[in-house]
Amino acid sequence: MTEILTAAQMRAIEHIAIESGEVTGLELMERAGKGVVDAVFMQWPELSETSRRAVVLCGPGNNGGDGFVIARMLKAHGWDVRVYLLGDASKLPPDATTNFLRWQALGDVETIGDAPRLAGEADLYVDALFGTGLGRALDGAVLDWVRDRAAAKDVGAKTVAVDIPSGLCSDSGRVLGAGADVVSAQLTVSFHTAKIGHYLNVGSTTCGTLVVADIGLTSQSHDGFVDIVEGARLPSLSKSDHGHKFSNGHALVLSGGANRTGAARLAAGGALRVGAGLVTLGVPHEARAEIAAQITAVMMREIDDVVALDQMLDDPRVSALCVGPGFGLGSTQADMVRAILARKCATVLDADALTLVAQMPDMIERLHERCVLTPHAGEFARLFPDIALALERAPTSGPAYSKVDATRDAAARAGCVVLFKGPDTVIASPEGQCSVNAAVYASAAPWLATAGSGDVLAGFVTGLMARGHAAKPAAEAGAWLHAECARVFGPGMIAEDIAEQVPAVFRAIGVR
Ligand SMILES: NC(=O)C1=CN([C@@H]2O[C@H](COP(=O)(O)OP(=O)(O)OC[C@H]3O[C@@H](n4cnc5c(N)ncnc54)[C@H](OP(=O)(O)O)[C@@H]3O)[C@@H](O)[C@H]2O)[C@@H](O)CC1
Ligand SMILES: [K+]
Repeated sequence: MTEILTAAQMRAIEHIAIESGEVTGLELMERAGKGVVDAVFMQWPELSETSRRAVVLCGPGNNGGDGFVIARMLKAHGWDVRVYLLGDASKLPPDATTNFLRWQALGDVETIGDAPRLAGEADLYVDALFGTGLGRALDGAVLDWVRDRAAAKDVGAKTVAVDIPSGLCSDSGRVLGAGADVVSAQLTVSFHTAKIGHYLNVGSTTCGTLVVADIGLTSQSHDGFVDIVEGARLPSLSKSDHGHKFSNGHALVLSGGANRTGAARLAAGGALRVGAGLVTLGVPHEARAEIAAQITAVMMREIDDVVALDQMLDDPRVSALCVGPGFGLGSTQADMVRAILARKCATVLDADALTLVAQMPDMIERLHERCVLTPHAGEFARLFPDIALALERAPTSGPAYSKVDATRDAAARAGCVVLFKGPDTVIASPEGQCSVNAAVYASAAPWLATAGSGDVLAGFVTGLMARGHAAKPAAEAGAWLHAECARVFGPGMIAEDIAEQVPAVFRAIGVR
């Protein structure tokens, strides 16, 4: 998996490289500027063909320093470049000062209030105002510029953001301040590795295309780093050539009563598709006929109460459970959730099971490390109201509290894996290990926003746990497969289609 970093982690990596004598800050800044110019010409080849007009906005820190490098390099390409500085040049940090002076030998530096902002005034706007050092909401002349640019609604002029669009918090992907004022870029060029904020919240809708430029820093993996889930790096999902159905696990999915069995059937289908050897739907008596008419490879067993459930769970071959989709919120259902948690087996709790846990204070203490909770934002707020509140409160200073922070805090409190759904799905273990399954940028899967989609995801994770995968890798693989199936199917997809795509997606990543 590829790591994505907070601002502090990025600064630490830079610091270690500079302290070791491997590279100087000035060299890194030069490489960063070159990375941006190269990416601009790659993204818009027409801009490299003739000389053009660029407006470069430089902030008071090293992001501004990158801006001066970019201005110099575009000028060397024969461009007409105008540079605008926010603040006092005498207060720039050392490397930015060096590049400010290098630029001054080539051209003027004007104040930000005078910066052009309309389409006809430049071919390329370079946002080098703030990067990983953004500490508060935009204000003053910068805010005016950002608002004027947004109001212009033009497509003629292109905007490239250096490292991250100004106004966006690089740790959380949230816009600082009560408003939504942030530079809207068509291209964002970050350095060494992407930052967490590129993927969370509005990060991906603000950045345009995201390019990561190599600036020659060596990776230094750390336990606390957040990973991006990638299909090519999932644990092996192939079946053994010598296995039989029981060696691939037996998943039990509990269904609700008559007329609300669809969700559990979707989950059961998902569990079977991802390779569980057997999948059984646990069904109340009243729903037997309805379910029997709808299933083939999925099996069925009548489970009306805790006694019948316990009998089923006495079979040691049942290797994972899914409870919640369409399950119901009555006292029998609550007793069954309690009985399941007492067994300490691999369990996915989704939908109604999450509501039951939220309603009963003793339940959260019964969760254990083999559980996966799969809340969407509403369910998350019911389970962890104080954490959700911290995440909703408009951030006034950076780095802001992020969905990564919230999911880690929730997993630590619950003592189990939490998969917090969304286009920016975050998965965290109680020990703080964390990854993001980002269905954004080229992996966007907007058709996942459809009824029953979450039930299929719960089934995927259950099926993978039934096969013996631990809670966190199962949650990660399930989330990735879910989004990838939807991406491959594309527009028009409904929940029933998701699991149907599993064979194609498996083939594409070499599963056999
Ligand atoms: N790390 C690396 O390896 C590399 C990093 N590189 C580059 O450095 C960038 C990070 O530089 P950075 O740390 O100087 O922070 P940056 O984003 O320029 O801003 C800090 C300044 O802004 C100010 N300020 C903050 N918010 C404000 C607001 N709302 N309104 C007004 N002012 C505000 C803040 O003031 P203060 O809060 O301290 O008063 C401070 O003066 C990084 O994004 C990348 O582009 C590359 O060169 C290559 C290698
Ligand atoms: K920027």
